[in-house]
Amino acid sequence: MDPERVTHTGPDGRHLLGPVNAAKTPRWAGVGTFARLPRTDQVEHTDIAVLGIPFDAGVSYRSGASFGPNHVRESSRLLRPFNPAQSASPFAACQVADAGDLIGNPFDIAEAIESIAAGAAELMDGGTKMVSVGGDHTIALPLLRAHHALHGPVALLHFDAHLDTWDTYFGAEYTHGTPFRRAHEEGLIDPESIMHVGTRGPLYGTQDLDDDARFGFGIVSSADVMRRGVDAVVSLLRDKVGNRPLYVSLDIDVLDPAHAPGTGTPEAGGMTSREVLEILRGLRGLNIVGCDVVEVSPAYDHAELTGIAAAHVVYELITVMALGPQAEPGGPAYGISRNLYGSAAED
Ligand SMILES: N=C(N)NCCCC(=O)O
Ligand SMILES: [Zn+2]
Ligand SMILES: [Zn+2]
Repeated sequence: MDPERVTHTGPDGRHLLGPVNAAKTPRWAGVGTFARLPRTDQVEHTDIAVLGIPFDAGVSYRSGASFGPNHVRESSRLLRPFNPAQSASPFAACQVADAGDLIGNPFDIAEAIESIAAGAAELMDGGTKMVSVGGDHTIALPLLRAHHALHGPVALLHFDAHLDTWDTYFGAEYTHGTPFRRAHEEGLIDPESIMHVGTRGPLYGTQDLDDDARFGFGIVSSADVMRRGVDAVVSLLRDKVGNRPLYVSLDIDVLDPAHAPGTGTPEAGGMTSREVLEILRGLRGLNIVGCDVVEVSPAYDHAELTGIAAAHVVYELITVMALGPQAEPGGPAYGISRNLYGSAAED
């Protein structure tokens, strides 16, 4: 049976189908979609799709990120439709829907990459933007290929404990530790506007950093975020990206394992979920053309900590995309002075 949904007339007069009404159907009921939104096949046109990509054959340590998309869906049942940090109702601004899962052959990484790129291209063909939920970080490469085909070389903000610009593992080129080196080699990303955020942890050697810098990446480490603060980091990232088409790739291990234990290659000393969410809010008004949130591995999660963090990350990304590049920067996300719920002092 189809439960009662929140509905809206969108800014352009279109009828928009929202989430299941939580005041009428309890949150735990019904088959899960992201934020209890409709499926793409229940709406006429989807502006922003949440797409699961349950593929984890590219991992170098713990596996299980194939179970990520449905875990994030389950952990998103409590999300509410109004985002006070941005004073925005993303599901009333445009049609957001769950596109289900895109499958990659778990026994053939090269074939999986091809089919993920093709599936993403097909979904975007009708003008839909995507927030993909992985899956391991291997999937960023085919997603970048699909976005490059539409936009040319994109700016990239890569939130991750890891550089993921390594070359090969066991001779394999396509793994979760190598997508951004391949993306650089293929000319998918704009070397003038690519940044890692939240980087930390041991490397194999100094060559890792030399290679990474040669590809054009800047680094804001997790310690930089702690020392310089969220607002300084946001303004640095905004300067770097400008008005270029921007792809955001967020590995949930950018969060400290205390905030996101359910992941495959955890590293101590990470960012808090508050820091990450605030930085994402600070991207308001940038031209985000696509995003992924990857590496949620539920077998290592506890009490849905990681799933909930990922669900909120997806929600903030959807909000910034729904507000679009015409949104005024410096909205409520900008710090304490114009704070949540519009209550704080001017000074
Ligand atoms: N993309 C993620 N999550 N991890 C990459 C780790 C690569 C390594 O094993 O050194
Ligand atoms: Zn990582
Ligand atoms: Zn990664």
